[in-house]
Amino acid sequence: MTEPRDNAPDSVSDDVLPVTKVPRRGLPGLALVVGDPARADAVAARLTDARLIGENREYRTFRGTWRGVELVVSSHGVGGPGAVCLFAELAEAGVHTLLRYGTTGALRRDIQDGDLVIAEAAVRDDGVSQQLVHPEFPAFATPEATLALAAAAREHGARHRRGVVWTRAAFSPGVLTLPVDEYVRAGVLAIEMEMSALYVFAALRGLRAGGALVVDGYAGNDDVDATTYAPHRQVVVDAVRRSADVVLDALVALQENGEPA
Ligand SMILES: O=P(O)(O)O[C@H]1O[C@H](CO)[C@@H](O)[C@H]1O
Ligand SMILES: O=c1cc[nH]c(=O)[nH]1
Repeated sequence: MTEPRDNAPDSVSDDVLPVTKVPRRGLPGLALVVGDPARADAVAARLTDARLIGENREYRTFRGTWRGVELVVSSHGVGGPGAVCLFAELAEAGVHTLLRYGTTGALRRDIQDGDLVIAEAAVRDDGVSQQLVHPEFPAFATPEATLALAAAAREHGARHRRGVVWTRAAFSPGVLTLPVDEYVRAGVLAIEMEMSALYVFAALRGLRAGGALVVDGYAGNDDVDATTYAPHRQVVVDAVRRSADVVLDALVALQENGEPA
């Protein structure tokens, strides 16, 4: 006979959630989420009284204050499935509004390196949301979040576009032909890896969500340019540093809307 496993929580692990090690409850309602843990550090450094409140795997989470408003900054790593683990634990701990601040490859030549793409909606090729709800269900940003991001971008003089992005689970190409031309013809602006997972997750949980992405190169070629990916060029690094304030300001503006209806 198999012995029963002792999964009884001890007093320390019971206080934190298991994947991200964020406190189990009591987080502020607003969160800025990024892929790269180093970007979470850099955004947190802009806050007043930032403190690390959770660290595990690719997840680094801070709590601090921006323009007098308490918020959370977290990293979710690369890819939708892992990102949803963060979104779920943040929501469990009290977060109701999430803005993703990421990077993206432009699918159009008229979108320049360092520009911001504000994701109004996303193509659901994320590899995880199909396991949450039927694929016909749309992945859409909360309109107030999109408007707050666009207003903050205007205030900061940040060049930006609003539109649909393609969220895709595979970063590198395999043997399949990708529908790049079709999506470009359909008006999709850029490609990245987590937006649609956030939007579907948020819709299913009644959360608010939005996203602004810094363009790190052109990715409109057949293999969505995994081979020429170069996100560490100065033009991208400078834009990522500059535009963090856009997203922080948008998040704080959303606080005035209260909790999601
Ligand atoms: O810069 P981040 O936020 O990680 O976003 C993009 O960069 C990573 C690599 O492509 C993916 O996570 C993608 O979505
Ligand atoms: O998925 C991604 C993210 C950033 N830049 C790209 O080219 N692709």
